[in-house]
Amino acid sequence: MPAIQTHELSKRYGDVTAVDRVDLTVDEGEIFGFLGHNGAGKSTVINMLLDFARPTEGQVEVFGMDCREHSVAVRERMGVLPEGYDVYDRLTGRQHLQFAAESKGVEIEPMSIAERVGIRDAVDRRAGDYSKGMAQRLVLGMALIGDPDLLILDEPTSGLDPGGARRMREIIHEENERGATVFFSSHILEQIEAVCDRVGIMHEGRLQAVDTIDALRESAAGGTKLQISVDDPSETHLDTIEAVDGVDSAWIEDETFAVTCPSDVKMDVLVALDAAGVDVLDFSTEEPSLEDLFVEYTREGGQ
Ligand SMILES: Nc1ncnc2c1ncn2[C@@H]1O[C@H](COP(=O)(O)OP(=O)(O)OP(=O)(O)O)[C@@H](O)[C@H]1O
Repeated sequence: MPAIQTHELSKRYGDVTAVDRVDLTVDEGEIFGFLGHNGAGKSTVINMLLDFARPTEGQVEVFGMDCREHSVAVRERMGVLPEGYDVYDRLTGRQHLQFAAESKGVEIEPMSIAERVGIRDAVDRRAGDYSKGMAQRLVLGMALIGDPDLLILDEPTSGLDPGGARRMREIIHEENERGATVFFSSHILEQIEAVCDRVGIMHEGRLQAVDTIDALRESAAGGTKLQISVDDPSETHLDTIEAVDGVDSAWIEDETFAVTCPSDVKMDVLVALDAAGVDVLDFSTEEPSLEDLFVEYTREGGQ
């Protein structure tokens, strides 16, 4: 059973379509990255998962339960780090953790959670005096209480220093190894690439692409860029390259052939040049970065 499933999920605020007919499936046990520019609709999808916002159309289910009809049962299986969560200024970190444990009906050892998220020394200070990053760590600690089956993290690294962001990634892996499904949104590409099994790219309310990063690389137009050094690159041999099945484009650049094509077509290009009697002196390949993919999938009109 999927951990999260949406069907034709839409949310409109007046004239603004925040989420537009999104079909998304997140499998149990995966770490899923939800990527998109500011305003792409990520938080709105998350708010519908949490039943903070009501879908205008479509359905959203968590572990097979409708998020509206079974909101309490759904919340019991979730740990949530919402975007921009405000801590209670006058309560200490420890009191926050205890409060979260009580509302989940579980016993906890606050110190061990504080230690895990890196606020051990501050656990008895008022959360109102915490820095932004410390507050973020505290809210993460609250989300981990009760070993949730699904962790929803909305921009979890915002406000964290590099050490905090690294610890966040470690915790995501630890939780996933324990069996939790992790769904987290970010516009920080490196964060997503470092931890996710699959990513979904949101753009202007639409889910533009869902796949592993490797598969997105394969399917993005222009996939791999191949650079081939030959003695004398000629237009005739450019035609030879362009005639290879799967080649997107080819041109002459700095006395080399530059070719964009899916990864599995690279060898065919080299073989075709060889068959045409061209001496290949050297070649190199360049894979698109996650950033290139992101630009590709979120440019005007999308894919
Ligand atoms: N309560 C609301 N009322 C009106 N418009 C809203 C509301 N919530 C979101 N929107 C609009 O819906 C669109 C999607 O916003 P959303 O917060 O889901 O984006 P996001 O991808 O989470 O962005 P960010 O990365 O900035 O958090 C935006 O145009 C936003 O202005």
